[in-house]
Amino acid sequence: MEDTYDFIIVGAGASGAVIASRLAHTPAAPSVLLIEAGGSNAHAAHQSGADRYNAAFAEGSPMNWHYKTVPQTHLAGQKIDYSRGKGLGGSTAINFCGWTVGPRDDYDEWASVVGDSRFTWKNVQRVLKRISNLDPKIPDQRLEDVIRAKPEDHSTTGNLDLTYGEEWIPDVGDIYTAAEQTGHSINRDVNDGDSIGMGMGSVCIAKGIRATSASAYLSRPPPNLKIIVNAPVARVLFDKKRAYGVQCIDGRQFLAHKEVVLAGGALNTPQMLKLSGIGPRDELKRHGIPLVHELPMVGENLQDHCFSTTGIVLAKDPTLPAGPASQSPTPMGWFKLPSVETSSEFQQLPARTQAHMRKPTVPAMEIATHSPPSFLAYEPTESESYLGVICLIMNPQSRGTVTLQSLNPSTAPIINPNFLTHPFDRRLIIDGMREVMRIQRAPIFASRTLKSLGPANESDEAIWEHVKGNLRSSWHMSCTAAMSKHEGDGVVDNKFRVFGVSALRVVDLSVCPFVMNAHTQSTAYVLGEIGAEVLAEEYGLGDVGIGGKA
Ligand SMILES: Cc1cc2nc3c(=O)[nH]c(=O)nc-3n(C[C@H](O)[C@H](O)[C@H](O)COP(=O)(O)OP(=O)(O)OC[C@H]3O[C@@H](n4cnc5c(N)ncnc54)[C@H](O)[C@@H]3O)c2cc1C
Repeated sequence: MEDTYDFIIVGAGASGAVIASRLAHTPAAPSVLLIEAGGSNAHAAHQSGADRYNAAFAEGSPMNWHYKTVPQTHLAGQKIDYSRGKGLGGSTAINFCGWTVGPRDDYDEWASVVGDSRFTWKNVQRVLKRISNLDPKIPDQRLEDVIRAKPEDHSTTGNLDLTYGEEWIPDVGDIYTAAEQTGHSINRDVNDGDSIGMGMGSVCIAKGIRATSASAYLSRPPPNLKIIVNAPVARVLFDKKRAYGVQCIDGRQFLAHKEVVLAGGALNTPQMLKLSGIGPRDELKRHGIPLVHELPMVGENLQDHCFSTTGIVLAKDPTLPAGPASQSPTPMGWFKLPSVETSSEFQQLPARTQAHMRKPTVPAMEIATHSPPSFLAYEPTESESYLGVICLIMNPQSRGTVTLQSLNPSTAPIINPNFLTHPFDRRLIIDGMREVMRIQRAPIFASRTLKSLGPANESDEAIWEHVKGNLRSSWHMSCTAAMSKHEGDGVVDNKFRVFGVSALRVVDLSVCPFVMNAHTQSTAYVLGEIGAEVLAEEYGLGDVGIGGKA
């Protein structure tokens, strides 16, 4: 029958595009349907310069689900932007193209939590080599001692083009001097499994073109991979507890002989699971959804990296040329914060969490520099330059939720990240912002600083006053269908199988047991690759990753 496939993958984002392509390219060549709610995003690849910051947010853009959180009442009632990419490439078609890999200790902890060596850093490093194609050249030779990726830790044969950009902001080196002047180490390669120190991630932009999961994995699909766009899935179809297909909002049904794989991302996947009858009993009952299997953790455990901003206004150096401010990758640093580890808020965390945070590669905070002045509602004059720095908290302990607003699959879910509701997170952002302010006072900036923007002073109270009205999401939402050993505290097992039903998996950032301490797209690609290996092994499809390069 025409509309029956071996595998159906729902969602063509970072994870979905990868798993669909890898399965279709296996020697067994199963029939694969990749079904995407949004359009083909044919023009997304060209949005690499300033566009890469703007495309996502244009009102009514068909590339964005335009989600917002519920008002965060404890944060001056802010409704925080919770954008998600829509269309081929998913959020990789609208994200900021930053490529960071995360700490090796995070992956080893994940492997230990779920009892599976597939998630160890050693295995993830192998998989990353299949994903990435890194050109390690840097455009500013003056910084060769600061940024230098080691070839042995990277690959030049993977699908996704990565570079360090073509042009850098002229004064980009100052932040490395400031970091050293304030006692931080320089990390030449933050993507080798140890990100601690001041460094720079690469970007998925090559020759001015954005690389998305669609451009890297779907540009030349084999005949056994069918891609359907503009087809939002409403629910999974079940025969008792076995998934046998999906139904779109327009009523079309597509059937799967083998498996249905949800890859709708950390907001839409829990929504789809609930609309399909898998989730907390009471919530489903409230909406009149027949229960297929009770799983209380669907839509719970939402984790994300929030950030606040501080800035300094500097006297412009007239000798510097104008820079390509929004094309360049931005410096990033991951730091440990000794003040946090001795705080009472840290001491009250579970022993395992404390032990994890003490591991050598696990940071407490991240900074990313050269954020736009609009983050502090400032417009520099002709004679001023501006250095904005964002402070992201790592290992967040606040937990949010994704719940149903309505039975209608076209209605956005209710999203509440509960940012900074945990006392540890408040300690972290206050101490982190204080550290950023200290870096901004480094001698290299001090003589040129005209004024400081952000918190009025460095007291806890002043920093909190600023943060609670100036908080954003870095769109790293994860963990809403978490992987675990036991059904009681998760949604999928280590093979991505949804507990309690058969022939249904989730392969996207929903399954992270905790949000990785890095920008998240690399983890989503890794999950697509590992998910494909798991299915290929179970169904005897042969090797994954040969011949799949788009
Ligand atoms: C504005 C923004 C900036 C970001 N910047 C960075 C960055 O610089 N670096 C970084 O590492 N990460 C960044 N991220 C995060 C990163 O892009 C995501 O973590 C990653 O793409 C998540 O992958 P995913 O596969 O889980 O979900 P997604 O990539 O979001 O893919 C989900 C896909 O499923 C589709 N879908 C959803 N529901 C349905 C349905 N019912 N039927 C059919 N299809 C459906 C969606 O349309 C989408 O295509 C950013 C994200 C955003 C939004």
